Amino acid sequence: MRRADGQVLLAQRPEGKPWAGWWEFPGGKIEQGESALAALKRELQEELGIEVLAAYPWLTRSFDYPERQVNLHFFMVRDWSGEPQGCEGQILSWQYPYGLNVSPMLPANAPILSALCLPDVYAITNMQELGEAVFFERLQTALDKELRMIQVREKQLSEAALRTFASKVIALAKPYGAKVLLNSDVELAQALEADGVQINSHQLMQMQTKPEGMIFGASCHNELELAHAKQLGLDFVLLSPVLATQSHPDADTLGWASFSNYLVDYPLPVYALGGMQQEHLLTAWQHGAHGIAMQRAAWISGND
Ligand SMILES: Nc1nc2c([nH]c(=O)n2[C@@H]2O[C@H](COP(=O)(O)OP(=O)(O)OP(=O)(O)O)[C@@H](O)[C@H]2O)c(=O)[nH]1
Repeated sequence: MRRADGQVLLAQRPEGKPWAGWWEFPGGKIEQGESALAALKRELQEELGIEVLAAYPWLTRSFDYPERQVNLHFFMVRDWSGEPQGCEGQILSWQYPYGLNVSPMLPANAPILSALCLPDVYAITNMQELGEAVFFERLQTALDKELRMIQVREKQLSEAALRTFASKVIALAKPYGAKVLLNSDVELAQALEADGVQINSHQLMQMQTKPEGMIFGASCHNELELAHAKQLGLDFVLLSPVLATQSHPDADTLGWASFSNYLVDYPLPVYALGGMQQEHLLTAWQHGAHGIAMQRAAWISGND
């Protein structure tokens, strides 16, 4: 369950259950013949006394505990009625995913917490179209309005100009705690102490292991690429183009139905990319996305 302020609800497993004392996301086992969503609704009613009003499929991960393998279907519950209570004697706590002050968390949940630290909206720079002065104005406005992840992608720039531009984006973003990822260039990202790198699908397919110490997101367009990103355990992927987009006018679009088919049982957070506007966020969630990524639409001001 996630509140609008970003806090998520955690529960401490009560005495008598395996892993008693460990913290988890409320939920429980799927019964025979039940869908994962129906099980979630039943469990949250039984454990917390709430009625789920809006839950979106999010990530599916399997994990090997010493005693058994579990297949965990995580949903993002964004609306409910009632105030959650520990109906089974469990202690509850609302927590910011990036600053937990309860522990220990169930071992399977570490990647889930990392995924929860990724914001809903991922903006890709568009200095090429806007010009530098307007772009930095818009970036400042967007940061003030809670933009928290930015990809620097300006393929027209020389190496030196890109370095200057990226440094400026990082300097502006840092005080807000906004993450900055550089498109394709691992070395430059390391040199500038960026938060991470957005690798293209070609780099993805060449990569054997995920480098440590930075966020790695990959751009994917098909099942093979998604499978490789999963195998590498990357932090997230962009799946595109979902809708028609000006930047790749000839590319075949996926459409929402096949976008969501690709994400069935997928373990990594996925941003929908291609023709996205702010108002597509809900549709993206409904189709299994973590969030949306936008280039042009991320920088629209009231005057456009
Ligand atoms: N609810 C929940 N279970 C999790 C999480 N992470 C995780 O590894 N699990 C594992 O998923 C399984 C969930 O089963 P459960 O014991 O909570 O199921 P339940 O509420 O139906 O309890 P029961 O044992 O009384 O039938 C456990 O093996 C648990 O360790 C999590 O965040 N939330």
